[in-house]
Amino acid sequence: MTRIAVLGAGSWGSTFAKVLADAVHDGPPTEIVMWARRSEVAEEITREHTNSSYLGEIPLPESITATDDITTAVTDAELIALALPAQHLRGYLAEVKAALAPGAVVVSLIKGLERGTGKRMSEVIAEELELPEQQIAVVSGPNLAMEIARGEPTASVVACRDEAAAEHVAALCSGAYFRPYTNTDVTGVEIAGIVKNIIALAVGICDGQELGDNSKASVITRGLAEATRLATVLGGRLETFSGLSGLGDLVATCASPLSRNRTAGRLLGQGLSAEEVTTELTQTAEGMKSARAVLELAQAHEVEMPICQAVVAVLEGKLSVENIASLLLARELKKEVAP
Ligand SMILES: NC(=O)C1=CN([C@@H]2O[C@H](COP(=O)(O)OP(=O)(O)OC[C@H]3O[C@@H](n4cnc5c(N)ncnc54)[C@H](O)[C@@H]3O)[C@@H](O)[C@H]2O)C=CC1
Ligand SMILES: O=C(CO)COP(=O)(O)O
Repeated sequence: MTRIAVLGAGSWGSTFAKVLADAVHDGPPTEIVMWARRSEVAEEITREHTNSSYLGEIPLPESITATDDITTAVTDAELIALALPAQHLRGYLAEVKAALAPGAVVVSLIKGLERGTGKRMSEVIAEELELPEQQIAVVSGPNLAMEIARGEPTASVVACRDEAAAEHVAALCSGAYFRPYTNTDVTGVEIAGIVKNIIALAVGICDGQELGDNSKASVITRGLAEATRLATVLGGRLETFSGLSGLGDLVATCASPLSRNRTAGRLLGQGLSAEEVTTELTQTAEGMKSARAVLELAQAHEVEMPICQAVVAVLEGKLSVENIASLLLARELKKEVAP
């Protein structure tokens, strides 16, 4: 029996646990143990096979159980998938480290950048767990949790610097409605997932301002250029951005009413403050917290990210949403593609 731990029983952790349980592979059957912060959520998953706070009535496979104890979840697991909010991940990793089996692979499902350090989650994991790069992977792509939980087909990317490890993780999550591709560009895949949340905030602001599809397509396309510029300066690959974790996720998130980041942006665009939006949302909208960290990382590397900069100014109450479009349009004219 292969034992897999999923830490975080929110919408993506619960859905990815279902993906793992429904995966079709030649290896031994899989036992999935989730860690939930709240004991009542753990009990509901184990006894009722649902997680009604996040996934409504959608049934979870019986091979999934849950606990509110991290050590119990992680002990003997050969794969540990992390689906916690980015700003809180580091605080849980000492407990993970103490229970981690030798050789276990740790997979980040998280699309956020740590404030204060500017670190990607794979870097936070490497630092705290002291793992080599072949034991750290990332899953990212056009993966709106609710659609996948309903069994609607999607593709995704498993990124690991070690191709064989990426293939191993991909085999464990591949199934009838989830098709993972592998990539060794961990930096590019992570930056794509982080920045698309901020671009989705900007697209949501357009929605809130009742701007049309030309405006949103312009933001999406120039947003992709911003994400690509940052990633390539950090060592990521250009081609990743025309792939599933780049363009694919950006399109899915910016187009979908299911996206929490786009929803948060719409509320900002309607005039709510960042604090009011946070109170209104019950789930994680990573872009709200990561935007400032992304801007600081970009500035440290002299990368221009005007859309991200404008979103940060809105979030920090320094720019009114009515002025965001005129600010972006008044910038100095440029070549579309950098020489
Ligand atoms: N929901 C989605 O469609 C997708 C989400 N992701 C990413 O997965 C990560 C997790 O997101 P979701 O599961 O959607 O979020 P969520 O808000 O639905 O769930 C977050 C989970 O983390 C738990 N948690 C543990 N410690 C916490 C703390 N200190 N503060 C707040 N919550 C804490 C919550 O109890 C909850 O179970 C994010 O980085 C997100 O960008 C990635 C792909 C798809
Ligand atoms: O990452 C996601 C889809 O790939 C989910 O987006 P939101 O976090 O905006 O809901």
